[in-house]
Amino acid sequence: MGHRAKNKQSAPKPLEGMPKPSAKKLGKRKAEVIDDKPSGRPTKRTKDQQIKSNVHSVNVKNDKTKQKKPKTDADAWEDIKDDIDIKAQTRSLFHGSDMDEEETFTGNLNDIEVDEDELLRGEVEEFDFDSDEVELPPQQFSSRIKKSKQAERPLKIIPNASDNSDSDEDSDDDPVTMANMETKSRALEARAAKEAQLDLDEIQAAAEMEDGDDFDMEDVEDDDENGEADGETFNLPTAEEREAERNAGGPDVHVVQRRMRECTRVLQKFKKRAEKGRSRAEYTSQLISDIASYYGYNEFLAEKLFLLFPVAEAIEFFEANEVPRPVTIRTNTLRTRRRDLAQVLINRGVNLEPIGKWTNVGLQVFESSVPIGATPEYLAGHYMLQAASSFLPVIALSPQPGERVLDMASAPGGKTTHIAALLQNTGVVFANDANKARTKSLSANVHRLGCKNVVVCSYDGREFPKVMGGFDRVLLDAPCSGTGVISKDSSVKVNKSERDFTLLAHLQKQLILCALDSVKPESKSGSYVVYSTCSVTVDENEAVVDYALRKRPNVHLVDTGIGFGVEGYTSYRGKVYDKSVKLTRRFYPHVHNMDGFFVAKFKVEKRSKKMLSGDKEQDNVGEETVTADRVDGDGEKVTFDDEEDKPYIEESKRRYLKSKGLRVPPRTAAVVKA
Ligand SMILES: C[S@@+](CC[C@H](N)C(=O)[O-])C[C@H]1O[C@@H](n2cnc3c(N)ncnc32)[C@H](O)[C@@H]1O
Repeated sequence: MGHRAKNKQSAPKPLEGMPKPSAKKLGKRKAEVIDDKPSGRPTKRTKDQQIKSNVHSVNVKNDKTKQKKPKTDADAWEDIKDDIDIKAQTRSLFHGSDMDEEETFTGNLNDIEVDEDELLRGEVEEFDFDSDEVELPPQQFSSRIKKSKQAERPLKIIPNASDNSDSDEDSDDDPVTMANMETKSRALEARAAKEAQLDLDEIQAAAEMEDGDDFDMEDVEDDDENGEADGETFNLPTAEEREAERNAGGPDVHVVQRRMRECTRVLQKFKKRAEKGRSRAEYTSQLISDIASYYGYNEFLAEKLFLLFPVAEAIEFFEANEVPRPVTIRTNTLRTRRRDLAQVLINRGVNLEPIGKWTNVGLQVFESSVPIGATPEYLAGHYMLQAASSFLPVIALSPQPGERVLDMASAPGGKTTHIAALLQNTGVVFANDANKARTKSLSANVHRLGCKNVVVCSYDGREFPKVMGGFDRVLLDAPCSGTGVISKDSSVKVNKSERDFTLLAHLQKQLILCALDSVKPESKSGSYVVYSTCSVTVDENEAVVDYALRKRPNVHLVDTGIGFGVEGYTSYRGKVYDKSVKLTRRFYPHVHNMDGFFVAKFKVEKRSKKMLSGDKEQDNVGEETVTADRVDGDGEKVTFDDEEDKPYIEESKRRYLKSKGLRVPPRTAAVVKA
């Protein structure tokens, strides 16, 4: 069995209220673009169209004719709480960029020393950040979008046989006249749309076929196969042919498309469809290389992302990264109610609807005749422009009024302000970010949204809990590679190397231990830590979570409470993670029509003797907890070794004393050694 089959996840469950956007739908979107006909609701919008109606767009005319009222679905509004405190007064406004964007890691990765000892001692290193790195308003953001081959390709990813055949009906040979020009052009558009649809149907069908299959499909019955899906023979290029192709400046886009289709087809039923004498690795290598060139990735990242999914699903993932995600806003319940906000925005010419049943504050904006980032309501802090995926970690954190919360990496404050709203301006949120420049937009957002319970600070997260500890809940929305937000920032496609992932994972591991140590295990209402990233790689997600579970025997994973999402990997490419890691959740652009995201929720317990012997108290009724049978990366059960833990306990006591301003004893030899 191939290693990819081993790691294949079960089919993602359809999301209630947010149906899985199939490849078919993505195809439809394409078709609509070609068609350019006004439809009831624009489900597909190009990046340019979307950006036009997005934040800070000053050139959008107030064209009331554009206004499209959404059909009012009474049910969709039922989940709005009527008893929310409304504070509609407009406060003094802060100017500047306040877009909530997932910030991928911007520090100097060379500053992270990969030193396991250092990690455990938790000594904080100086960390350089590019002080100019502030979140960009969308116009600037769009200018960063790198054009891939996708931009110049025909409007379909994998063409079918009809692409190369001369169809009678298109009568391409007829001369183009003024009289037939429009008809001809419409016919061409319709054909392209139809073909795009057919191709994507094909991928979808392939994906469905693959569900339930082991990927090497040794025992799959094959009825109609002779290795030539479209009547034309496909020969996988040899190493020499590939070399010659490279020397000639790379393959033609149509050649790449055809090869992608053929390699996908072969890899799905390798034994039946592969050319004699050619290995699976050869097909995979060709496909990855073609994906990289077609979508504009470096080969390293193309492979890393490709390996996350079964073949056909991988193509869907790459394709979804070429499509912008929906524009969404989060109602600021400190200032207004969703229903009221929606009404005001509809009156201004914004076409919107509730995002789905899973959130009672989110609205999806389909079209707007006003700049959605510059309306009076926006400036008055009635809403935050925020990707739907960014709601998820805060839903998981579920802060309760009166609590003390740490948002460890918080700028520009999308999640901080959400937390403040859920706390109903009670308790306190310490909003920290190591990048001082970014705390400016964080403060601006905090003020604009009327959050009165937020303290902004700027420390390296690894200084916690030395700076301050004893929190009821901690959110670590970690700096990451941004492989989940490629549709927003395509520079990720080419600027990440293997070393970046190693260093980022190391930083994330350091931060997560500090986050866990900053929580008060005896909190009456909390003792939770949420770890999230806008990345889909396993190194930055499950591997970090598993590491934390191994290093902190007093913590365990609990259900995120989000209600949808794909289970985290419990094994991946030969590595075995704690089986409780399945409680973490992955979110994907091609499955959930959201940015790629990862969320894990930990419960922190007191370190008692009883727990150390594996018999933990079940004081968290109502939550699914998995505590026993922890397995480490080598497949061995992890036992808790008092001797081994001693230095960590001692170090944490030192931190505690220091945080209380008490005299700290010198480190013992055991601690220094650890
Ligand atoms: C994904 S962004 C956070 C987005 C934010 N939570 C929001 O919702 O608006 C990650 C943040 O981590 C910050 N960061 C990077 N390294 C850090 C460190 N060592 N300690 C604290 N923050 C750090 C970056 O400056 C960046 O703002």
